Amino acid sequence: MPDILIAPSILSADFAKLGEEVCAIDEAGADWIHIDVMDGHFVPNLTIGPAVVKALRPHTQKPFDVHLMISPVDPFLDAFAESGADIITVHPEAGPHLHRTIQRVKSLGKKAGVSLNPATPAKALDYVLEEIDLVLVMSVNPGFGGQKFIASQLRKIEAIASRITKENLDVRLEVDGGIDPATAPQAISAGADVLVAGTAAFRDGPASYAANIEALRGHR
Ligand SMILES: O=C(CO)[C@@H](O)[C@H](O)COP(=O)(O)O
Ligand SMILES: [Fe+2]
Repeated sequence: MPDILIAPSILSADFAKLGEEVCAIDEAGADWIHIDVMDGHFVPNLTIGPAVVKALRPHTQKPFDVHLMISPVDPFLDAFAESGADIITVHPEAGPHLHRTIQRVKSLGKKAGVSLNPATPAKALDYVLEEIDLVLVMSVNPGFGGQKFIASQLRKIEAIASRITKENLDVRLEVDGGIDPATAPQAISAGADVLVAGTAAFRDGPASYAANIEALRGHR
């Protein structure tokens, strides 16, 4: 089984101190930094653009796991690649040609991810799973932190994990939304190997970040 990676979502960080927050969560043991990009159109919230990603880049060497919740997504791939993203994840509904979008991300030298909304079936990965580096299963409807974990997504994680194993693919399986020390073990048992956590990672301020991350790994 691969190591479990923890990807804190800076959506739950203090936006007035974003650089310091990224340093603090890095030092606390984050494996990746998850950056939620929202456009007020694909999802009902507005967050971060490429200028902010670029400004944060010097604050850590950890991979930037950029979750694009924007539509159309294609016009912004180059800007996020140039801003310092390492992994660029898109939703199948965010453009007309998912395979072309993935090819573009890879041609920019970045790892490509595909994210499935709670109502999007695993079948949406047909014909692209072997092309990508990451599947992101949304365990809440995208748009906001602090929502309740949708347990039906565990079945989807199981189905995708068994497909990855059966096809012997080098694909990470990430879960995002409502992950805390109670839901993390369920997601891991189902086959997730990257856990995104906003609320649970950033709770109680910087002095608690290391313990928060260890609790997600199941070490507390
Ligand atoms: O993509 C999203 C929300 O759309 C997530 O990455 C959230 O930021 C996770 O927040 P918590 O549910 O962990 O508070
Ligand atoms: Fe996310």
